[in-house]
Amino acid sequence: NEYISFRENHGSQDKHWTKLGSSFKSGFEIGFAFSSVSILTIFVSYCVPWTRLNKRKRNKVMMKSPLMASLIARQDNKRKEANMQISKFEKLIRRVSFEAIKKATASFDRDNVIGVGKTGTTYKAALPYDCFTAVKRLHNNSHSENRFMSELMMLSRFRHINLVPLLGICTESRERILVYKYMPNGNLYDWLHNLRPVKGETKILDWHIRVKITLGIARGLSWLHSYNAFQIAHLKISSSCILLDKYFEPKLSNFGEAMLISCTDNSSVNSKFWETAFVKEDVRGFGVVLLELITGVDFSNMTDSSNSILNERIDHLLSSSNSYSVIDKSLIGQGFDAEIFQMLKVACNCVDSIPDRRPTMLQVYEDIKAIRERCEQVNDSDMLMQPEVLPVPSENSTVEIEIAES
Ligand SMILES: Nc1ncnc2c1ncn2[C@@H]1O[C@H](COP(=O)(O)OP(=O)(O)OP(=O)(O)O)[C@@H](O)[C@H]1O
Repeated sequence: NEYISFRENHGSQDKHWTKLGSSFKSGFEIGFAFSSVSILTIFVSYCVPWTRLNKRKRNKVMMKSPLMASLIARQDNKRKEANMQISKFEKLIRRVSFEAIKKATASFDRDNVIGVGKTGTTYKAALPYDCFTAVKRLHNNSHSENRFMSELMMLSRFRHINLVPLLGICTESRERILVYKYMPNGNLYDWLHNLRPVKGETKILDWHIRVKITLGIARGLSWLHSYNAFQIAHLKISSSCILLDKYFEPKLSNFGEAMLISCTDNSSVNSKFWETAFVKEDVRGFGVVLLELITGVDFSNMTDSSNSILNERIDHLLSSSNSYSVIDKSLIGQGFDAEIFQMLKVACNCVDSIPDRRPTMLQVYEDIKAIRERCEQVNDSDMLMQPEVLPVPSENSTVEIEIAES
């Protein structure tokens, strides 16, 4: 009995100790968690600002280090050199104040963005001296600086109906801004690939407009290639760098990679090399745009460094047994099929894989004009024979899809 009562006493004591142990354990856990959170809070509120401050101090020391100082000095020198270069064009181009541009774009408001490129962002702006302008604010890096200088060199000196007019520049502080005339019909790429809905519906460019655009690009390029004292190669011809004014007159833009040679200076570049490597590259670019205008195919994602994917796609397209299957469906059966096939032939010559076999832009321009005149004559005589046929609008006529400049 004594043994039993001893066991019972001990059993209740054991239970008591176990209970005490577990409540101590949970109390310890809560206490530990609470103190950890407090320590962490203290660390964040006190130590992080200190580390930031130290980092700032370190940066200040770095700024004062000779290496950093020489880098800054070199950058400043480069900027001074660039500013000296820019001042050479002072007489040719108007300077616009940063304040005026800021006001015209509502402080570079997102709603005014009309294009975002690798070198900067383009905004629509209403500057006082021109109805509307497009201002390209470039990023602050060497690539953008090169683009700025190239656009300035080309577009301040050379003016032509088929080049986008550069109206002004802004170089205040570290800003590099180009001010162009605003082109209300945007770029050709968006028109050809239905990215320009007008009042909710997409509009298609008819054949007359496409011919007008083709002629304008050919005129602009042949002018650049055979300008008297200089020759310019654009080197980036594509449908996205062709802007359209309110009458769909095409304007070449994006001269960031253009090259210029002086024809009076014989030693500058070997003329044969210049012709093959640069000028004929523009002819090829024009050929691709013409193919895009005729077929409606988007070739922009097919360009690799060697152009091999694009070449393959073009070869495949042109080897099609059914020629009609190649043509943009919206153009077939409108009475221009013969003209479209003649234009297709011109495009094929321009994209010849051997640069020397490609025609010059002047030849292309003459060919397109001749095709146009021949077809207009045929259409005119058709009209005399069949008075019920609607007259063909002339090349300069404005069309219904013209959009107000606002
Ligand atoms: N003068 C202009 N008028 C109307 N729209 C313009 C004008 N300039 C540019 N844009 C619009 O902005 C777009 C972008 O133009 P941008 O010159 O920045 O070409 P990008 O090739 O995108 O430039 P990046 O060389 O920086 O990549 C154009 O495709 C066009 O839609």
